[in-house]
Amino acid sequence: MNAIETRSLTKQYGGARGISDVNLSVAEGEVFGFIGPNGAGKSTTIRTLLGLISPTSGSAFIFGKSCAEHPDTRREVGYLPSEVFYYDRMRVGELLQYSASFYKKDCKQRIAQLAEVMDLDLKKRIDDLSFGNKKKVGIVQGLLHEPKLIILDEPTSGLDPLMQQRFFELIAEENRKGATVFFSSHILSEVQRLCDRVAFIKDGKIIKQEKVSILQENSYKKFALEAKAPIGQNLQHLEGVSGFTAKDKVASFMFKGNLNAMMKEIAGMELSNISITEPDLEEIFLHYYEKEE
Ligand SMILES: Nc1ncnc2c1ncn2[C@@H]1O[C@H](COP(=O)(O)OP(=O)(O)OP(=O)(O)O)[C@@H](O)[C@H]1O
Repeated sequence: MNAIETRSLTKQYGGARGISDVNLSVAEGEVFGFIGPNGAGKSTTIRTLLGLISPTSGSAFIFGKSCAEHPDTRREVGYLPSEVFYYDRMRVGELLQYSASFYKKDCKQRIAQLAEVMDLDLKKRIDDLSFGNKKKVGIVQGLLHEPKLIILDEPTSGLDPLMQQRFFELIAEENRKGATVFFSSHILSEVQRLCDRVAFIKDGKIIKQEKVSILQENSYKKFALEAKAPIGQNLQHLEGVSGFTAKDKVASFMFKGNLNAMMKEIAGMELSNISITEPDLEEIFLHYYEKEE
C-alpha cells in the first residue's frame, strides 16, 4: 500500500489555477521530495492531502483511505506547515500538551525528548519566542504523536544551520523507525541530502519524477574547459550539448549523451585545464525548467 497516492488531483481557486492533474505515489518508508518554485502548487497539494481543502476533481489517498472521506486519517500524519501561528499567551509546554490531547496518547516523554533535541524551552511563552523558535515548536508539534507519515512544507526556513542539521537527523531517525516523509521545498540541496525520490512541480503540473540517485548519475555532466587558443562554437553543435557558453579560451556546458564522441571532439583541442563534474540538483532542476519554458 502506498502512503500517499493522488489521481489526477486538480484544484482551481475560482477560475484560477491551483494544481492540475497531479499524479503522485509515495511508497511506505520512502523520503519523497516535492520541489517547485513559489506558487507552483506545493501547499495546495499538501492542503488537499490533509483534507483542509477539497479538490475540484481527482482524488487523494493516505494509506489507502480517501483524504476527503476519512478526515480521521489525519491522526496518522504529522504536518509541519510553512508558517506557524499560535495563541501567543500560552507557554510552549502547555501548547504541546494541548496538541497531544488531540491524539489521545501520552506524549509527555516524547515532547521532553524532542524539546531537548531541538533545544526548545518548554517554559517560555510563545510570544517571547523568535521566528526560528516558533518553527521548532511546529516541528515538535508535528512529531509528538510519532506519526506514520510526516508532511513537511518548507520546514527549515528560519532555522539556523545547526538546528537544520539536528532537524535532518531527527527526520532521518523517524524514517529509520519506519515513517514515510513527504518533503516540500524549493531548496534543492536539502532535498538532495534527504530524499530517495523527487517530483518537480511547475505551474500546478508535475513535470518530472525521478530517483535522486538516477537524476545525479544518469543525467548531465558539467564540462568546463580552458584551452590554449580561443574556443569556437563547434562543441555547441554536438548532440547532447546544452547551456553552452564560450568566452575566448574558456567554455562551459552541460552534456548528456555518448561520452566517447564528446571526448574525441575534445581530444582535438589543445587544453590547459578541464573539469567534468556531476551537476547538483539545482542545475538539473533549472535544466528541466528551461526545457519546459
Ligand atoms: N486561497 C487561495 N485563493 C486563490 N488562489 C490561491 C490560493 N492559494 C493558492 N492559490 C494559488 O494557487 C497557486 C499555487 O499556490 P501554492 O500556495 O499551492 O504554491 P506553492 O508551491 O506552495 O508556493 P509557495 O512556495 O510560495 O508557498 C498559486 O498560483 C497561488 O496564487
